[in-house]
Amino acid sequence: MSEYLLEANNLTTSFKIDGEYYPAVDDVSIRIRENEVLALVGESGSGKSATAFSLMGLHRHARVSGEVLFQGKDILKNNERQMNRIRGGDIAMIFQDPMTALNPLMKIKHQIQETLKIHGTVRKSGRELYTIELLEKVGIPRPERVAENYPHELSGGMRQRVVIAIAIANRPKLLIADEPTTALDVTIQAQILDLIRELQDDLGSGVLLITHDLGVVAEMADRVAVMYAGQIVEVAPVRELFKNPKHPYTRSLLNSLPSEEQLGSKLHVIQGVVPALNKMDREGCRFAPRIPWIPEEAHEHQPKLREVEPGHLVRCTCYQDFYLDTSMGHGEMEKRVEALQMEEGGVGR
Ligand SMILES: Nc1ncnc2c1ncn2[C@@H]1O[C@H](COP(=O)(O)OP(=O)(O)OP(=O)(O)O)[C@@H](O)[C@H]1O
Repeated sequence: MSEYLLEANNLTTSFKIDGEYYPAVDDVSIRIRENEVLALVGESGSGKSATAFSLMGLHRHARVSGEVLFQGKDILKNNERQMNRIRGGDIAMIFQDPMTALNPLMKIKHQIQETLKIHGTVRKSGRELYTIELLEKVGIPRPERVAENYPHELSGGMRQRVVIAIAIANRPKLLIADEPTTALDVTIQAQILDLIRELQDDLGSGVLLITHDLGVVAEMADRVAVMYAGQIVEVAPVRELFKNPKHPYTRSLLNSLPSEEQLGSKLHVIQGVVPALNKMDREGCRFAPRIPWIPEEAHEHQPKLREVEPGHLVRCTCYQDFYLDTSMGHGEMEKRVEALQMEEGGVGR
């Protein structure tokens, strides 16, 4: 038996655009242990959600290849009936917007009881009581009353608590949370994150946490996988990633967080965007166009993820370039780069 709860190997998901297939998830391999939180981070369009949906077998119109071993069994080979048994059962998902996850026409208690019925977790006679217990567990005050409510009668934070109650109802072994707090107020965000962490501890589940928010990563993750343009570019334990980021993309993401000295000054933003699937140059380092000051020879032709320190993997040799000296603090890299650009007569960024 594998030491991993989930092991995705060479997962590739391609979408059809103007009659051709383009990979949004490109040869992605990730592993999650029981009781571990793996954060998948990256900008909008980097392929995080497409990865999550592929793991759950939710891409009907895409071309998906590779394997997704869940408890040692390749679930990509499952038929729809088998997947329906796993979804909401052993693997549960929490989405960004609780309103889309809930049925607006059904009382909260019926939505919870429906998942209990589908997965046969609790007998009919015990479902009413278990529903109230679940609502209590996710911190909903006066659960008896809320059980009788419809989703629109609750606040955003309460709705997300209900979504979490549904997600944990069948004691999932793996929880996939796709930007679970993005739609919520900051104070509520922290409460929801605490709740997910608490429940995860309690259930011993593995968690795939998708976010673009490095603050959330710092608070929640055990390990981090950084995704850019459909590929994983760096993987490391969370402390190591924050202390010793290697890939220029990871460094740019971290540079976009304010440090204490930068408070009140302008924040660094990464110039450019993740290219569209059908406009992407798939040769060489995909981040190269956004760091034009790094000489071409610093990049690999076909960069592969390789382990540079135990548990720390990086794609492409461009991280070794002296411009990205890892002893430099946040912001220093930018100053150095700007100075270089001035010297060289200004390279367009
Ligand atoms: N069903 C689809 N058909 C065609 N292209 C798609 C489809 N779903 C996603 N894409 C494309 O795949 C790429 C990755 O999208 P994805 O939603 O996975 O990114 P993301 O990192 O989750 O971003 P966000 O944080 O904005 O959700 C994007 O270029 C997106 O336009």
